[in-house]
Amino acid sequence: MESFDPPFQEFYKKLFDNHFINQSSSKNNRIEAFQEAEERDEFELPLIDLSRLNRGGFESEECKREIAEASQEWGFFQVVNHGVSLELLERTRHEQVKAFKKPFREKANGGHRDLNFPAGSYRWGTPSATCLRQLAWSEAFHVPLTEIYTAGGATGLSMTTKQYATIVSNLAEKLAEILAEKLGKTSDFFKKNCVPSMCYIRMSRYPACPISPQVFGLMPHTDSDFLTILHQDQIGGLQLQKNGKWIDVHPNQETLLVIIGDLFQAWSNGAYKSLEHRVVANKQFERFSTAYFLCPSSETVIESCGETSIYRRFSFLEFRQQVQDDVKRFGHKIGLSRKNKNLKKEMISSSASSLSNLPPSPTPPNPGPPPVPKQTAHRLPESDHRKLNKGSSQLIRWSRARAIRSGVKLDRSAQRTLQQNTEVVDRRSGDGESSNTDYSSEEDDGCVAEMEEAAAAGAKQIYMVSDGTGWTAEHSVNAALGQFEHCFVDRGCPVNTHLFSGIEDVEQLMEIIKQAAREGAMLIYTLADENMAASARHACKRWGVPSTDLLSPITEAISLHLGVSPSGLPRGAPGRKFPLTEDYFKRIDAIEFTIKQDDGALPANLHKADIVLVGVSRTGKTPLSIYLSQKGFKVANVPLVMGVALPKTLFEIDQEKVFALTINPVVLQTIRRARAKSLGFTEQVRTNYSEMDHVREELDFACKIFAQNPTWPVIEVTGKAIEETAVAVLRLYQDRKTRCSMPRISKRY
Ligand SMILES: O=C(O)CCC(=O)C(=O)O
Ligand SMILES: [Fe+2]
Repeated sequence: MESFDPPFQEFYKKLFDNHFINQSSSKNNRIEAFQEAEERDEFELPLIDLSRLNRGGFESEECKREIAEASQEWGFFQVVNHGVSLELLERTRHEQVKAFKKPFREKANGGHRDLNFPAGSYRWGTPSATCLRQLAWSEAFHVPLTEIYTAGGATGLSMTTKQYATIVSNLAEKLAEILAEKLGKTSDFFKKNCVPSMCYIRMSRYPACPISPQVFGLMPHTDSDFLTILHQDQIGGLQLQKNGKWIDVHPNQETLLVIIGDLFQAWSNGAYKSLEHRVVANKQFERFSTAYFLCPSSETVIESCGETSIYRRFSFLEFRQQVQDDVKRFGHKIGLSRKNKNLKKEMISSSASSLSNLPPSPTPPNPGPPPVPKQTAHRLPESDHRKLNKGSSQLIRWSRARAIRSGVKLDRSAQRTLQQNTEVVDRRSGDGESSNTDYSSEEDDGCVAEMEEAAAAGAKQIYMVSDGTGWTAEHSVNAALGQFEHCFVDRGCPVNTHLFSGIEDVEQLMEIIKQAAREGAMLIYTLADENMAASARHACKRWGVPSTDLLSPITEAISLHLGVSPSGLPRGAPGRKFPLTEDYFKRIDAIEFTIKQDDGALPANLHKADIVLVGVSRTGKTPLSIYLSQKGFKVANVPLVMGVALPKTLFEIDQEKVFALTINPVVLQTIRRARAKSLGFTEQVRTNYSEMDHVREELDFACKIFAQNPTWPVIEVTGKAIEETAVAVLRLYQDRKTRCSMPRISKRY
């Protein structure tokens, strides 16, 4: 297939592969496409001339009546003389087309310079899609009114969008007031509750799609707002469902479309209809549309009027969360047809078409208010669950850990209960169709959903990818993160790191980068294989993932210096096995030796040690020994205890191997107190061990011994990490070995 912008087939390659494999063995898609063509009907939507509203009296009342009637009967109508001039409509469209013409990378990398769109306003495809039918073949800028109003720039997109948004937002409020008035409700409800930070404009582009209608421009959905005002270009493709049939909404450049959303349906107690609609992508031509969504603040309570309200009261926040949960759990929005007592006890199916068997609503479930945290419900199809590659299972493991770290509760039992409830409810709703809740791998599914929640918890994600152990990436990232401790968790900038090690094939790599794109993560990689590194580089660029290649620059520089090409083999690769194996066994020997020699054991063996550490209790001798042993050094440690003679062998061995450790008495006392408490020492022992006089006495004793042995360097461990003390020890060790005057740690390769 040719390449598209945005890169649908690359990013959703698996969905395409699965689809076309399945398609060759089934006729379903052709049949479906045929049925859709058959079922479509020609209707003329109500067309309402709004100029009559200004004329007052009978004409105005008549106009209001038509608006209410169309909302009841259709939930969808067209308006003319709406206040937006044809010239402004054309100008806005022209600027919008220009914005979408920007390279994908520029759009994906956050916002758009001309309009100062905030990062995250650009959306494309459907990250939660598990099959082609759930993939939206479209891209969009999703911008809250507040951003539009405050955007700088007096020309181009910024200016026209501001002008357009100002007029349609007034129009939306006015229409809502009329609809409220016709219900006998207070009409200032919208002025009070619909805030500019929640209302937003969504500019969409539907690229030509050669495999339409196998993939939708936008899946069937209802809008989750009060009402939507839409302007579509001349291409067509918008359809609405009426009486179980899909109807084409013919384009008309001069009209605006008004679409009643779920909130109005609930608020009007079912009087006004929130109709399902979708966009069928055109095979040859791209299509553009601009939608304005009238949304209330999160805490606004939607309460039906009337004596017997069909819906229980709920806040917009609750509704959005339920929609997001449903998309996550079922792959699609359930909306008002949900009867789940957990949230909407009485939300009944308001139309013949329950949404329970439909593909998901677009991303975000339309319309998700602008600041909705990115909650992409990425659910792998069953077949993919079975095929989870290393990268994917790591993703899941990490997501679990991350969810915990981010404070997201892993309440699987609750999830199960909710799922069961919903299933029962769906069956009772009597649509008789499967609700697509076939979770063959609920464990995994839950995890992926949690991962999204964790991402939404606001932490920044850093992915580390390696075709080896990942040690280098992990340590480099840790070192760099050390520079940002001042802004971490408690200071509003939490960071989660995730290591994917042993990533050896491109497919795994692509999966991870896609996930990084979905999560807005950055990628740091050490890929010895040049091709893998290049693939990572390209994919990150393509999908707007910020990335750093740790290994290539340094490998290239060394290669240039040595005049030799790198092998391209990751650590542990078969071609590198021999030298590694030797190194490995050396390390194992060292570790074994060090463990046996801990805490003064086997003094007869001291001569076999590379390094001997001497110090009082709790100066970190054991962890330092183990750390050094992992680097291949045989280490013995000897405790200094008052009244206990040091082993004779300590003074017989090469004295340049001995290193003394010392620590600040106050710090030592604190460590010892904690230690004594955790070990449950008696008061008497505790006092001896950790009281200041005793601590000082012991350190003086150590000092004297150190003074008597001036060859032993005394290393201060106070406030040092094990790694730092190790560096100090190794530097001296190596310098002594090589008699070098430059302080350095040398290793021969
Ligand atoms: O682009 C269109 O025609 C429809 C857009 C839409 O339904 C939506 O964004 O919710
Ligand atoms: Fe919509």
